[in-house]
Amino acid sequence: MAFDWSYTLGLLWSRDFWNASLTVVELSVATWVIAVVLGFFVALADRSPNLIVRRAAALYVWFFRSLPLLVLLIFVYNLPQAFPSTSNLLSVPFISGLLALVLSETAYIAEIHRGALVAVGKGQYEAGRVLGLSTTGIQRKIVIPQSLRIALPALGNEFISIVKLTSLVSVISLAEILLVGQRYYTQNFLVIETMVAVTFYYVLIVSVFDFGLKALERRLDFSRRTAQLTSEGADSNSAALFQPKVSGPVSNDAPAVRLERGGKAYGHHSVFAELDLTVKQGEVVSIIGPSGSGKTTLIRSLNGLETLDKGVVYVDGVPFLAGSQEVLNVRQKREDALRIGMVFQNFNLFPHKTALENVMMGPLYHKRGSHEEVRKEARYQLQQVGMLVHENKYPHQLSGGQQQRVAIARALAMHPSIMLFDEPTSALDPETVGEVLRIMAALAKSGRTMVIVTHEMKFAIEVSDRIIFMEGGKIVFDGSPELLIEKRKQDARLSDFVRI
Ligand SMILES: Nc1ncnc2c1ncn2[C@@H]1O[C@H](COP(=O)(O)OP(=O)(O)OP(=O)(O)O)[C@@H](O)[C@H]1O
Repeated sequence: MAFDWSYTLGLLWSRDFWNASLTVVELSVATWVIAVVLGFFVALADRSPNLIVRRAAALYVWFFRSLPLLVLLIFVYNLPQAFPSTSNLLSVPFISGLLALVLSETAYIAEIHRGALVAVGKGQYEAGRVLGLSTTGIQRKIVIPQSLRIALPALGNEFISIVKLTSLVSVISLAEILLVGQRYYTQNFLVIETMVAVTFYYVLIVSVFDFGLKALERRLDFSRRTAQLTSEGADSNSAALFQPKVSGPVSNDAPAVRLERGGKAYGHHSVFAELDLTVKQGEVVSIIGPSGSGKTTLIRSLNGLETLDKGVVYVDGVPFLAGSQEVLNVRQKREDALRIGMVFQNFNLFPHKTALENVMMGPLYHKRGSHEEVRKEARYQLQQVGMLVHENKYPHQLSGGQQQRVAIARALAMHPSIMLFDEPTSALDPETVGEVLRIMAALAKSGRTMVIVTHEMKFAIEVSDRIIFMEGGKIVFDGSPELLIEKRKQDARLSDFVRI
């Protein structure tokens, strides 16, 4: 029997098929959108600190990924037999089909989101925290935009799977494309001709959405974005003329930051115990010492990125953080945290934001002025670190040294009274170390309170008022650079370590 082309071509204009295609599109889009949103919450639940929430999320994913969709569809559609009150809703095939698809797809999509959330590094959360963003602020401004971009190719792929899975909904009599086709060929037995038309409609839907999703992917892919250099001239001059409202020196005589009897252990490994550290207003203190001596843990304990087990941190004389075993009831307010700026070893710039947007993020979030005021000040800060010319570039378009300079501007834009630097040049190429150290030296000269963990011995000696040498979680030297140079002549350990 010859293939009946005119019949197949006729089906391409069939009202039944176009209506069925519309049903497939509606069902697929509704399933995808709902499952993308619910799946995100399941993925967040999977990372919750609460064990019960974590277990519940894992159970959901395990159960609905194990259950065949066909079984779920028949189960949901027939649920009214056991629960008659659901019959109004679930006897509508579109609604039962949507419910079954959402239950199943949420489990798969949660796994996609989980992978994307893991891919957004811990440093991004920490950068958000030191800018004083709330947990939801961090999710909204930093994590979701990045994880969506990472997840989008897989989410797009899942949409295509959903379109194809809708054909299973024919078992509960939803007039989707396959069911319409079946109705045709059971009357005329032109199975192949009808299935060619069915194929056409599925391929058409998938192709149109695939094209749209790819375009969206390209739009969200900040690594493809290009940037233009700011032209030197009037534009840069306006940044130079800008005068920031710098928070004045703190009027009390209290130390800028003080740690009292600090203790921190990871499991059974004690990093430091009963440690005291005081940094005066305007003082520049460098912390040096061998690898593993606890320098990073100490500096991160000062702003709460590491939770102390014991001890109290005072900022400007006011209790700011208390160790988890401390009886003292200190409630940390996010505003207090803003008095401490931090620069990380790995910069932790937000990759989906330009240099300028990175600097504007904190002040805009905290409503430190109108958008224009915040922008002006951000440009001023970028100019101070010699990065105004690169204001429109994304982090991936900048060298390590340039990224670190933007990170310094980002911290300064919050007007902190103390700046913490955690090995700010360790991740840099030797050629770019100098440009960051020069900016830091200028900051030190301007009277800013700074605590710097560093391996740059020459720099530490040149810019610091005090140098602390840590070993095995203990402060074994605390004094001026001159005293350190003097002492190392008699102390073999110091002379081993302090080589200028
Ligand atoms: N998250 C963690 N879990 C378990 N142990 C940790 C953790 N972070 C640090 N440590 C341990 O705590 C000790 C101090 O680490 P820390 O990073 O503070 O040292 P450091 O002096 O800054 O070293 P480096 O100069 O190499 O950065 C090390 O023994 C390290 O292995």
